[in-house]
Amino acid sequence: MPSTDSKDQKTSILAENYKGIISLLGEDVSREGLLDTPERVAKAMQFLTSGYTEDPQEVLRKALFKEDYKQMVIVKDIDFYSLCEHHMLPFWGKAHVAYIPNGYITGLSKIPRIVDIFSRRLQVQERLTTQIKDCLQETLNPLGVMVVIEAQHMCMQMRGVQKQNSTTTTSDFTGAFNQAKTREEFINLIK
Ligand SMILES: Nc1nc2c(ncn2[C@@H]2O[C@H](COP(=O)(O)OP(=O)(O)OP(=O)(O)O)[C@@H](O)[C@H]2O)c(=O)[nH]1
Ligand SMILES: [Zn+2]
Repeated sequence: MPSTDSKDQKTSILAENYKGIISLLGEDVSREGLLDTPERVAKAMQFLTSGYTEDPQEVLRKALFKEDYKQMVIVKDIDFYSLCEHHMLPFWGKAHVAYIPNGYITGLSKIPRIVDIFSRRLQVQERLTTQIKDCLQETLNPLGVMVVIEAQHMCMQMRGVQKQNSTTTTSDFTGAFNQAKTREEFINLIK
């Protein structure tokens, strides 16, 4: 099938490139332990960037339910793994997402699903935060959305500044969350 062919082709081109990279890094790519490594890395990296081929709005739209609930809905402690666009090293942590419905709710599992889609791209934490917020706002048209992300960046731990214990927190919001009291309610509930 053409789609399989092109996926296999992409994997083999990526693997060929990784072979060159591993060799340039000083390794013997013909030693036994490394024989399949270029292909494994090719597949792993395609998984870690699989968010480019998925449409997060479509995921939300598939599970929109008319409902009159007007209070805050919070899905907290959503684990995510992403890659920083500067070093292509992992950053990971937890996303907390809240929205206040305006006639429609979405399937709860769809919120972690859109976090995964935006995470599996080359990212900066700030943009990841804003993209999740925008996606919910544009698709659900709720009274407000707020997203808080707490993360650790491998590029600040394994290399560079080498700070093992620092975490970065980002947040973004719309609508009702412009009110400090609404933000406080959310922050208190995710503590
Ligand atoms: N704002 C932001 N910066 C990030 C994120 N991930 C990595 N960075 C930063 O991207 C910056 C890139 O800075 P450069 O000076 O070009 O790169 P560098 O020489 O490798 O910098 P150091 O990491 O300080 O060694 C670094 O300060 C990283 O900490 C992120 O999600 N958001
Ligand atoms: Zn980085």
